[in-house]
Amino acid sequence: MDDWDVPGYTAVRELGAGAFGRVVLATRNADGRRVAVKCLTDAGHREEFAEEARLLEAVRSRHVVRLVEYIDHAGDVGSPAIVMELLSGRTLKEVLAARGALRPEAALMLFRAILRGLSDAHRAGVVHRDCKPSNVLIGERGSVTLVDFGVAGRVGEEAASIGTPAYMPPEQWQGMPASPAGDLYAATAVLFECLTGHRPYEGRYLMHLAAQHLHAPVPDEEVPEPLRHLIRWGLAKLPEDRPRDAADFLAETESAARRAYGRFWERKGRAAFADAPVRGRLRTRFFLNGHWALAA
Ligand SMILES: Nc1ncnc2c1ncn2[C@@H]1O[C@H](COP(=O)(O)OP(=O)(O)OP(=O)(O)O)[C@@H](O)[C@H]1O
Repeated sequence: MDDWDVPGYTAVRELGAGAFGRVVLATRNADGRRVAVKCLTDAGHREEFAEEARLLEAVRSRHVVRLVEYIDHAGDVGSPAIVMELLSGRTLKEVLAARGALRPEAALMLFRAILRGLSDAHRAGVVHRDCKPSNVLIGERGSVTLVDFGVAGRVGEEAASIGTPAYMPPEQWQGMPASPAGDLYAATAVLFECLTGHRPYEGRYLMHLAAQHLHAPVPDEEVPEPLRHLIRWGLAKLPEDRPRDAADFLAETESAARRAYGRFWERKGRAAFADAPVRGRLRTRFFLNGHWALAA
């Protein structure tokens, strides 16, 4: 990689690129540890980038990517870099593109993990503000991890009206302060997409999409009947009509899953989505053409 200049790390290959940076798989020269390094490519966003690292550091969760270190001045160019634990697997966006809608138990497993990650972030006073399938990484062993705190903020902080339009809650469109309820809305939009294979609102133009998020009825009839109340609750237009917090939502999600799919819903979800000890026997898994499969 020609323009690589992060001291102490050697670039291997690019993992992804975003609006203001790119993420590179690298090895730490001291011990060969493989990490993901997010480099800032737009020097104008230096302060936001440093804040992203601070917010990431504040959150401790098995469902949120861990910060390894923040490098303030990388090499001659002096651009900063966020060094993170390396996650393997695929983004939920890639999984949905390859498989379409997931079976409900698998969608609920994912949703539960996302809510756990958000709950841990909220407890640390951090709101993600960009929960979407491309920011959810699914590991080879079925781990679920939230990445990209690029537009995250502190609870109650004044926040610009930025994020990803297809998942943005009404109050984020209106530039209201960052709140945990906004993350619950975005996470519910992700659950909706996992259950149906498409987003809750599909407006072609930004203004049309904004109007749908602000005023259109929640399309709950498109999901299985026993889960409709979760969609209505999470996608409520007013933050105060949504679950009180992620923990509340988690509790109702688990009981809805049990009522609808039985005591062993998790087992069915895991078997559909990743490897799982099925009927007491451990099976090996493999990932082929975007599908998880179990080897006998
Ligand atoms: N810790 C990680 N381990 C492995 N891959 C990662 C990691 N973090 C990010 N990625 C990959 O890099 C991509 C971009 O990461 P991220 O969303 O943080 O960057 P970004 O520049 O903010 O992108 P965007 O503007 O699209 O949101 C992710 O979708 C994912 O595929």
